Amino acid sequence: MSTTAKEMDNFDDVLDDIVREVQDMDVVSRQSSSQPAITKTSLVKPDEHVFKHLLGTLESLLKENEGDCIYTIGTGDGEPSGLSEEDLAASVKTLEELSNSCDADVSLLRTHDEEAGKVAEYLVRRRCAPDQFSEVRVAVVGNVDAGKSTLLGVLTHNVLDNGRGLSRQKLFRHQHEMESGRTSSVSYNILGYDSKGAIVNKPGHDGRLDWVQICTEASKVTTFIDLAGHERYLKTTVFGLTGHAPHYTMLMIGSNAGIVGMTKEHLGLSLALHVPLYVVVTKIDMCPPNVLEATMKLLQKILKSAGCKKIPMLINNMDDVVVAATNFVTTRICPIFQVSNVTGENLDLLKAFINLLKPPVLDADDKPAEFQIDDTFSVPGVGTVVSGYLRQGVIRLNDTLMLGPDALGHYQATVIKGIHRRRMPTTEVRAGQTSSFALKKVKRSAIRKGMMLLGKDAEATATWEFEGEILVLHHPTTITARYQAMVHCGSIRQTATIVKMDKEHIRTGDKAVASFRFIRHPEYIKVGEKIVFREGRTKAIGTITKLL
Ligand SMILES: Nc1nc2c(ncn2[C@@H]2O[C@H](COP(=O)(O)OP(=O)(O)OP(=O)(O)O)[C@@H](O)[C@H]2O)c(=O)[nH]1
Repeated sequence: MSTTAKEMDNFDDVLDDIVREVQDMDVVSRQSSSQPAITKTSLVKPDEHVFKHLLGTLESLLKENEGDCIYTIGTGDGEPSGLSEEDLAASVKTLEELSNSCDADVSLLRTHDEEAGKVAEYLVRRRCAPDQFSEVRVAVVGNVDAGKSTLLGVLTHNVLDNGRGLSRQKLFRHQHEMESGRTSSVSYNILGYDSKGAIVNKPGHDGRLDWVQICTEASKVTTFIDLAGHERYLKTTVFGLTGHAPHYTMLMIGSNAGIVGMTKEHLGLSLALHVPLYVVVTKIDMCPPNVLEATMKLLQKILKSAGCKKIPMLINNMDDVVVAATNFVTTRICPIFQVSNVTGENLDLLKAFINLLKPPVLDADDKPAEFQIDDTFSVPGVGTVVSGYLRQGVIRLNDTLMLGPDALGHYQATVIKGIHRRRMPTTEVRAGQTSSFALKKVKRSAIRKGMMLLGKDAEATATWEFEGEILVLHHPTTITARYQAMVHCGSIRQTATIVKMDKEHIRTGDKAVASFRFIRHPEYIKVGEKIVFREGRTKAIGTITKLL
C-alpha cells in the first residue's frame, strides 16, 4: 500500500466528499429502512386495511433482504420525525404483531430523539427451520499476535482473555500451534445469532462448542475463517481469501504493535479481491494512549490513501453500529472497532455489528449448479466427502452432478448421497452457501482442490490457457515471459507459466495483459474471476479476461 506524500495530498481533495458521504449515511440508512411505513403514525392504531397493507410491505421487505431487515418506527414522508412515548409503544406492539404474522421476531437496535419525539429502529428477523440458517463468512486476517485467535475465542465462547493466551487455547487444533501460539492452518469458528439477535453459542463444561446445537438454534451463523498471521503461512492466507469466498474481511491490529509485518499485505489483498473490510484494533487495555493514538492516526491515513480509497469510521456507540452495518456493503466505508479482549471494552458493539452483517443477495438459485471443491476427506463408514462453496444453483440430496475436470479435462457423473452444512445434516444447499457432500462411488484420490461439481445444464469446460490483466503488488526484480508462479483462483491452486505478455517485463506497481498456461492439468475457470499470482514474496493480482 503506497502512501506517498503526493497520495496524501489527494486526501484533502476527497475529504469533502468523504465528510458529505458520512453525513448523508445516517439519512440514507433511515430512508432505506423506513420504506414500509406509510406515515409515521400508521403503526399506532392501524385498522384492518392498513394492517394488511403494512403486512404486505413487511413481507416483501423480508423477502428482498433474505429474512433479515431493519424497520424504522416514527418516520414518514413529509412529516417531522418522532413519536410520543405512548405512540411509540403502540407502534412497537403493532410491529411485533406484524412480525409474528411473518414468522419473525423483533429486537431493538437503537432509539433517538428527533424534532417531534422518538424514533426507534428494530431488527426484524425471520425464525427459520433448523437447517435453513443464513450464512455470513468473515475472513480474519492480521499480523502475528494481533489477537485473532484470542478474539475468536472470546466471541465464540463468551469468555474474556487473561492477556496470556487463555481464550485462544479453546481454538487451537494442532499441537505445534498450542506450543508456539501461532495459527498455521485455516480454521473455522462459528457464532450463531437467533431471530431475536441473541448469541446462541453455549460452550459445554469442557469448553467445546456443539455446532449442530448452534446451527439448530440460530437464524444466522457467522463463520470466521481464521487465516494465519505469520508470513510463513501467507500461502494459507491467500488461499483463505480466494478459496473460501468470504463476504467480509476482519483485519486485526494490535494497538501497541501498530501496523506492522503482514498487516499492509493482508489489507492490500482483501482490497484487491474486493472483499468489504472492517478493522478491529485490540489490546487497548494495555496500550499507552499516545501509542494508541499514533496507531489510529496511521491506520486512518492508510485507509484514506489513494491506494485504499476507504472512509474510516470509528465505532463508538450503537448509532455508529447501525449506520455502519446498513451502509457497509454499498459504500466505501470501513468501520473501525477498538476493543480489549481482557476487559471486554467495546466487544458489545462488535457483537452487535456482526449480528447485522448480511450475505449479499445473490439471486442465483435458478442457474445451473456450480460447486467448487476446497477440501476432500475420507470419512469412515461414509466414504469420500468434499467441502466447498456453491457459487450458483441449488444442490439436493440424490442429485447427479458432474465431477471434474480431471487431468484429461473429463468429467464423471456422481451422486450426492449426503449433505452437511456446518456439520449439520440437511437435504438442500442454495447459491452462496458452503457445505460438504458425501459422494457415491468416487475415490478421494480422484479429486483435487479446485475441481467442480456441476449441474447437468452447466457447460463442463476445462481450460489450459487463459488471458488475464494483472497488477504486480510486489516483486523483487522483474517478471518476464516464461516466469512461473502459483495461481490462486477460487480454491484452484496450481503453478502456471506466463506464456506471453504485452510488455517485455514488469515490476512492482506495473500492469500487463498476460496469457498463462497451467502446467499440470486443465481447470474450470470463467472470465471475470479474480486471480492471485504468487511465488515467495512475489505477488500479482488480476482478473481473467479470456479463456484461450
Ligand atoms: N492485554 C491484552 N492481551 C491480548 C488482547 N488480545 C490478545 N491478547 C494477548 O495477545 C497474545 C496474542 O494473541 P493471539 O490471539 O494468539 O494472536 P493471533 O493474532 O491469533 O496470532 P497468530 O495466531 O499467530 O496469527 C496472547 O497472549 C493474548 O492473550 C487484548 O485485548 N488485551
